[in-house]
Amino acid sequence: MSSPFGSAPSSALVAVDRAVSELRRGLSVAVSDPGGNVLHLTAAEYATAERLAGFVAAAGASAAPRLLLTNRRAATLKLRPLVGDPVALPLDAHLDAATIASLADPTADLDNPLRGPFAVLRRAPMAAEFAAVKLLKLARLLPAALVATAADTQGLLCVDADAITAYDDQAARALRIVSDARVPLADAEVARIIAFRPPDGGIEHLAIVIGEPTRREPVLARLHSECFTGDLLGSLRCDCGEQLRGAIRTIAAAGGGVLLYLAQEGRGIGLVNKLKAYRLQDQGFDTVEANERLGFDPDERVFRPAAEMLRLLGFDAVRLLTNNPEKVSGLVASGINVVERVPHAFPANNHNEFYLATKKAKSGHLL
Ligand SMILES: Nc1nc2c(ncn2[C@@H]2O[C@H](COP(=O)(O)OP(=O)(O)OP(=O)(O)O)[C@@H](O)[C@H]2O)c(=O)[nH]1
Ligand SMILES: [Zn+2]
Repeated sequence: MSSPFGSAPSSALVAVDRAVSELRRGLSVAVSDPGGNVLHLTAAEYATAERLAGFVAAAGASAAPRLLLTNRRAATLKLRPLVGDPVALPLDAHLDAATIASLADPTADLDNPLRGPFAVLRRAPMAAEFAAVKLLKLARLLPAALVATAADTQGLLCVDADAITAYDDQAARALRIVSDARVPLADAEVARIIAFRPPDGGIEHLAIVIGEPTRREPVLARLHSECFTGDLLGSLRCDCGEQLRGAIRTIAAAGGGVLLYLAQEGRGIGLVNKLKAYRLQDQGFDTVEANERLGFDPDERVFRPAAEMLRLLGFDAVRLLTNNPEKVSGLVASGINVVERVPHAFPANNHNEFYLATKKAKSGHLL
């Protein structure tokens, strides 16, 4: 790929980011794997009769169109056999567009119980099928994919399955500091905000450096995953707003440190999907079950970007403000020395009591 600035350093990242934009628009892309499989792919949640007919026609005869669902979603639907993740449901007369959209989006499951039986293909998934679902997750869409074997990919953006599976690591490794400004905060007057971006314009993260922490000792650090509802609106469904402001106050009182503000809304599923998870929680499911019913893992975050950001700031050892052992192990696995875990809990309210209890019971939170 050439440009006036020379060849792009990370064309694999660029291809994945472009494919993400296409899928979010309800368009199709092609995914190819090293085994020679080439798939047409589009997001199942956008299925309408017209789009489905267009997708099947574009893929051509002998394309074996199918719906891919994660094992998490398939388990909720009691689909068998689970021969690998994802599972594939051949598009037959049972699977009209409305059924496909409801299989993708469980928020109406209770109002509109799905009537099977749905057939499942008895074969292990292809690498391209696995990558197709991962690409939808990167697009912050529901992880349900309409795919068909592609004879002709003309006019479609093509992306390698390997580039999709390697995306999280590559994007983390590519992060660079692109901006740095002094921003006095109400609770920490000496503060800077430092912005990180991969050179291809992928997902940006921020660091808030409070005071002037030395690099000679482990730094007091907090990894905070973005939460629009808690951080900005003061939602009482979670503890994020209090944890955010509490971390700034604690770090300032300790004389300095760093808060990483990570673009991982909804534990990595995105804001729209988090709102769907909230609907499921209002139907009686807990925060972990809600993610699983949507087809996601309970926590989709990776902490490699945080580790790279700390390194770029010159910190390789931290005292980590968290109750979540996965954050500790995630940083350690990415080469950061976590010398201490500093508890970071706040009193519960009527609305988040069950959420906090679930994190303790199911996600190993040390509260
Ligand atoms: N999917 C989902 N995400 C949620 C829910 N409630 C809060 N979140 C997200 O959870 C993330 C906040 O988690 P954190 O406080 O960083 O981390 P933690 O795993 O609780 O660990 P701590 O460091 O102990 O706070 C934010 O991205 C929120 O948007 C929920 O019910 N469902
Ligand atoms: Zn929150």
